[in-house]
Amino acid sequence: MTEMIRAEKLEFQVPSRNILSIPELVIEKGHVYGIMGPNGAGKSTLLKLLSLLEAPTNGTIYFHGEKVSAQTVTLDQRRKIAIALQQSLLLDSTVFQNIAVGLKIRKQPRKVIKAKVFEWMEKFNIAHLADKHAYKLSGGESQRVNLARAMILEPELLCLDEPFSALDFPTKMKLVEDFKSILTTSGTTVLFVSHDLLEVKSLTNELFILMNGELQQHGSTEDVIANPNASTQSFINEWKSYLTL
Ligand SMILES: Nc1ncnc2c1ncn2[C@@H]1O[C@H](COP(=O)(O)OP(=O)(O)OP(=O)(O)O)[C@@H](O)[C@H]1O
Repeated sequence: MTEMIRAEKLEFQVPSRNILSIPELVIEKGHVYGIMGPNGAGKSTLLKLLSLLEAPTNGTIYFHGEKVSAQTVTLDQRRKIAIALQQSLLLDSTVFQNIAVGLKIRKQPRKVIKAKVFEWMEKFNIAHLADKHAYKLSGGESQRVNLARAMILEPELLCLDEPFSALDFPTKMKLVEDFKSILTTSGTTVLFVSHDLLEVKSLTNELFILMNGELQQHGSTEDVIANPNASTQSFINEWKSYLTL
């Protein structure tokens, strides 16, 4: 397996306390990683550090073996990482224009942009919405546009912070299933922060459990769910008590 990201002695502190402390963490190319843990565990902070949006207080991050930081990241490295958040933050424009914007910034030819936008709208089942104004979309449609807008840039790493949390259950699970099949063909490496073990189980093949800013367990998603350790069992078993997993 190819190592994409390596973080060593990663720490994030604020004046009054330690938010995150992770001795070592490796992200391998092509894997889909879930990041779960209780509220305030440090999941979003970890995602911001690994996506190079924010610099750690201490520690080093390597991207393809090269030392990187939020301050020194090059445009070329930045373009390999895409981020999608819970709020889709779409532009005041049509679905087509929202999905096209990243390629326009990269000065792709108009013909290429049109073909690629239609290709990605088809993949996310939103081609019929091409001319619809983004502000008139449902929550599920908005998240499809949000994900298509990120995926069209063909990032090596896609960082997702609870992108499905505002969706009703059937809408969410349909999008998770569609997105899963897209990821199977794209081979994109994904970091997926979530509060929902069911969507994590559906989408990811590796799982990190973070508690109080520390990584308490990492393994295949199936194995972590089946065999939580002493630190994670209360968190995982609470989920299991509500779901048949
Ligand atoms: N820049 C900051 N300054 C002060 N405190 C911060 C900062 N960033 C994060 N925190 C605190 O660090 C802790 C971890 O926050 P983070 O958002 O990473 O947790 P999380 O696991 O994503 O939480 P949630 O599940 O509630 O979204 C929280 O207590 C938060 O208030």
